[in-house]
Amino acid sequence: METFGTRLHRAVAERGPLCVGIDPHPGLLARWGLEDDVDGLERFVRTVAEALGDRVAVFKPQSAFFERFGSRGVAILESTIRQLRDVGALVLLDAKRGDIGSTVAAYASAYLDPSSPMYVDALTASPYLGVGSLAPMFETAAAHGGGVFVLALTSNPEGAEVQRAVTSGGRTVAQLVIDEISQLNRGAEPLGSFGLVVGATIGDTGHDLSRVNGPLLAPGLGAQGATAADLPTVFGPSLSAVLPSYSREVLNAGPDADALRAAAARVAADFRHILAAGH
Ligand SMILES: O=C(O)c1cc(=O)[nH]c(=O)n1[C@@H]1O[C@H](COP(=O)(O)O)[C@@H](O)[C@H]1O
Repeated sequence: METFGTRLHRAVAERGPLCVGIDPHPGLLARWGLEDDVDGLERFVRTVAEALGDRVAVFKPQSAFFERFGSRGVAILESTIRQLRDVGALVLLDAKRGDIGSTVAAYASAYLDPSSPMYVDALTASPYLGVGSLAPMFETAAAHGGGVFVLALTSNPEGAEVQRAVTSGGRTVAQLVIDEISQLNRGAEPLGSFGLVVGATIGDTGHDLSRVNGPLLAPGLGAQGATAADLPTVFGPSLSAVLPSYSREVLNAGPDADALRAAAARVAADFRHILAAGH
C-alpha cells in the first residue's frame, strides 16, 4: 500500500503543487448566476470538478458549505469526492475535526477508512484537545494510506493568541504541534503523510519547520490578502514543502471552465515563479 505522502508527492510531481479549495459561498453561487440551494450547489461543484479535476493535484472541499444544506448537501459532498478521486485528484476534506480520543476514532472511521461513504485521501484536524487525542486518526490514516493535516499557525488574526502562547516547556503551542507532527513523519520517504496547516498571512513567526518532513498546507492566499510572494518569509527554507491553497481566488473566475482553468494556471505559475527564484 502506498502512503499518502507518496501519493501526494507523485500528484504534485505530475500536476504541480496546488490545492484548490471548494468553498461554495452564497456570494459565489450568486456571482455564478446560481440559486443558493441544493441544485445551485450541485451545479457549482460539478463545474469545478469538470473544469479542474484532471489537472489540479489536491482539492479541499470545505465541509461547512455542504453541511449548510443538510443531508442533501452532504450527499453532494460525497459524490463530489468520488468524482474528483475518479479523475486522479487527491481530496483533502476540510472539516477541522478534533475531540477526545474515542470520538476521534469515530471521525477516523468516518473519513479515513476506505469502507466509509465519505472516504477521503486526507482530513484537516484541530489539535486543541491535545495532539495525542488525534492518535486514532493518525493510526487509521497510516493503516490505509491516508493523511492528516493538523492546524499549527492558522491564517486568521485570532489564531495567534492561542497558537503562539508559550507552554510550560518554553515552546509555543504551535511549535509543540509542529514537533509532534515532525516525529510522526520521521524517516518517511519521499514525504511524510502528516501535514501541518500554516497560513500564508502570518509573516515570519520564528517557528522551526525544518524537521516536519511532511506537506505544509498554506491557506490565506488570494481572498485573505496573502500572495505567493509572502511565502518565502513565512516558510523560509521549507518553501519546497508548501502546498499553496486557494479557494475564492480561483472560484471567483467561474463559472466559465476556461476562466477557471486560467485562474488555476495563474496561481500555480505564481508559486512556481517564487520557487524558481530560489528563496
Ligand atoms: O484548514 C484550512 O484549510 C484553513 C486554515 C487556515 O488557517 N485558514 C483558512 O482559511 N483555512 C481554510 O482555507 C479556506 C480559505 O479560503 P479562501 O480564503 O477563499 O482561499 C477556507 O475554507 C478556510 O476554512
